[in-house]
Amino acid sequence: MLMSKYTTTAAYSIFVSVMLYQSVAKELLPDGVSDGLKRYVRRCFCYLSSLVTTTKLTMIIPETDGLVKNEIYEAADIYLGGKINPTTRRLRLSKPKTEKNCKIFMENNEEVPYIQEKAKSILDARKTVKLFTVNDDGLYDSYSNVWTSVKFDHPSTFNTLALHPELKKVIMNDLDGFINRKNFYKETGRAWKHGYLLYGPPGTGKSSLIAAMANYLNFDIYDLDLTQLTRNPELRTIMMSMADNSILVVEDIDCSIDLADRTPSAYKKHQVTLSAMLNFIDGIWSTCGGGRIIIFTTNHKHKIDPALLRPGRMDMHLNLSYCTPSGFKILASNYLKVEHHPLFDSIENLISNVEVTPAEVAEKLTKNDTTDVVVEELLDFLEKKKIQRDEAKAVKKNEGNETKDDKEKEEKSNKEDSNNKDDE
Ligand SMILES: Nc1ncnc2c1ncn2[C@@H]1O[C@H](COP(=O)(O)OP(=O)(O)OP(=O)(O)O)[C@@H](O)[C@H]1O
Repeated sequence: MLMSKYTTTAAYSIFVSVMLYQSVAKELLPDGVSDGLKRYVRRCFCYLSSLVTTTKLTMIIPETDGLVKNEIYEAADIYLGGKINPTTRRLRLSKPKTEKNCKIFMENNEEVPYIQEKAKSILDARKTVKLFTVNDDGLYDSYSNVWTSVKFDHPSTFNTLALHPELKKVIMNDLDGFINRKNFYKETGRAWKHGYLLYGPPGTGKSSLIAAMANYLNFDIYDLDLTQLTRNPELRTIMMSMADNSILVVEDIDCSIDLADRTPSAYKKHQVTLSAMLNFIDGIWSTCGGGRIIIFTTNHKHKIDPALLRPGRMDMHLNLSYCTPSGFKILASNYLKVEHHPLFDSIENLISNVEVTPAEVAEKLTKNDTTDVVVEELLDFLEKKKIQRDEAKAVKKNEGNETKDDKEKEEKSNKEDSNNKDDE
């Protein structure tokens, strides 16, 4: 049995060549057969045997099975990557009658499920979260080339997120529940997928939360910019070529797709439709084995197509909002490494009264290395914000009063007009 591994530019398959050995039973011929005939039959067996022993069977483990990824290929690639060297020569292929599937044994009786488990533990041990983006050229190439990745080094975790502790707990429990219910999804015939809609003003931590989720689950992120795509089939290719245990992120969904227009138009440059996206999520992903999470983000929830907000579509809607006093404490602890400061009370009081994003606070906290300087500058910044807010309120009130005055004047003049008419 011979094994070799061939690499091509786009993809490679692992070829396992198996030499089939066949022994010829010498004493199969019944008594009573003439010695001449016995000799002839034995000669035939010997001839056939010599043919068979030189026959090679090539077993190909393709990279994809039709349109979906072949798990055995991936597992074998990972596992054998560390095992196969020029001295590796033997694999054994067998399928006992009682078994449904055939088994591949390494020389020391290691079989496919073992390879898959081993591959998973090798991957887990060396896993670094990766960030994938669409490779424009790869869209028209093979499935393995659609995404291109870099190491994802975002430091955000649930500890560093300026979010209410209760909300963090809810999100983490939800993620755990999703991961632990693999069998439930299988038994109920549902796609093992989960959806989140994150909404809130810019700088409130939507991307940071996605990074925290990826780091928490050790899932890769697939960042999809829908404006890159022109046709629904591209979207299908993209979604099919994602790996299991991953997060698909579509940011600013209200800007990247013509959500109201669900039918592609021949005149439009971008013809990716929301209905196609939703169908692919429900359809294609139900044929995939692994846990898939999809996250949509928007700064304007009210602009989102109701189809996306329908119950059962996105499992959780999470509102990321302005900084709170407890959020500030987390940021101060992360950036300044301090829990207390004489100015913290004033800062927290102001934070409760003005709209300031965690991004703005974080930016102020990283401006200087000296805690006192940073804290004073933040306080100053918040006081200015409060003054601006009060001024804006006053202007609004005046505008409201003016409108009210104008209305009253108009009503008065209308009344006078009608009185005059009556007099006439
Ligand atoms: N809730 C938060 N907790 C911790 N850091 C935050 C939070 N929100 C914002 N930040 C800080 O502000 C930066 C920008 O925030 P982020 O990109 O997560 O906001 P966003 O809501 O995704 O913004 P946009 O809508 O503009 O994409 C982050 O890198 C982080 O440093």
